[in-house]
Amino acid sequence: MSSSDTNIAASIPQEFARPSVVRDNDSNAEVAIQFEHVTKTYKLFKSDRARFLATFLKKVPFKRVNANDDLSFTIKRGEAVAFLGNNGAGKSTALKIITGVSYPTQGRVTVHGRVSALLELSAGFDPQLSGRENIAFRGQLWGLSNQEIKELEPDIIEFAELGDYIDQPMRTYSSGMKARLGFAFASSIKPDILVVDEALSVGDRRFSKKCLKRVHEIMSDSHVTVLFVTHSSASAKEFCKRGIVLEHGKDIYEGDIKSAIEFYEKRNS
Ligand SMILES: Nc1ncnc2c1ncn2[C@@H]1O[C@H](COP(=O)(O)OP(=O)(O)OP(=O)(O)O)[C@@H](O)[C@H]1O
Repeated sequence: MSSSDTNIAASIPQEFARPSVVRDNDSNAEVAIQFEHVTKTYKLFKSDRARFLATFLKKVPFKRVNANDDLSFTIKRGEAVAFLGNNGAGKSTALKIITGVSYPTQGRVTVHGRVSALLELSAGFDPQLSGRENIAFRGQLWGLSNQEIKELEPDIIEFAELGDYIDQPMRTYSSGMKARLGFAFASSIKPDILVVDEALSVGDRRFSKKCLKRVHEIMSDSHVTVLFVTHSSASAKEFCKRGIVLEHGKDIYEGDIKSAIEFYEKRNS
């Protein structure tokens, strides 16, 4: 164990030193998301070659970056919470852990309910399959029945506005078209937890506006738990009741949205 590992381990209770993620589809649980002493550490190597060598050799030097650092918070079912923080504060890292794209290095994460993420929308499609086939494939991965997929398909196709391309292999799609299908799917499946990065831009200006409108519709449903990452105080105030301010991977403030924004703006003035 390096000295920096020892420092992290010494600062958190021993029971959280081993990472664990608990995930289920319980949409009635009072708590939707809980982070307990979560640390996510990335290793920075001098080059890709050094990273590769490190898989065989122990002595290859690297630096550590704690993107989330002993981070703890609880989000209750139906809450709409904004994550505020400057570039590099650790917002996306926390969201990726919640969506299951990334894993904590230490600490415990609990997620109750099905998560849909409006992030990295073009990822995960099979380029050889058509848009329609990819909808079915993604629906199955999400645990939807064939009947549920059948019912959702027309809405997804209509929203994505892909015309005849819906039956063409996705390798023929532009990046905007892939993102449009990704957004249409992620926003149609009625999640328990919706994770939104407002900076997300999908397609052209007109389509982006249409997406934002749909996000706002979902966010106004009081049963959906929403995690919203934004640099805009106005949007945060409009849609969220509570704010969590992150800095250098740590939770430095939690409170009602008005006070969280005031804290964040003062910190940056
Ligand atoms: N895959 C990675 N490898 C190495 N470092 C990473 C990786 N992903 C994130 N980081 C680092 O972790 C820190 C937190 O990044 P993160 O993307 O979570 O910040 P953020 O608050 O979402 O920033 P932004 O507002 O710019 O999107 C940054 O220092 C970033 O450089």
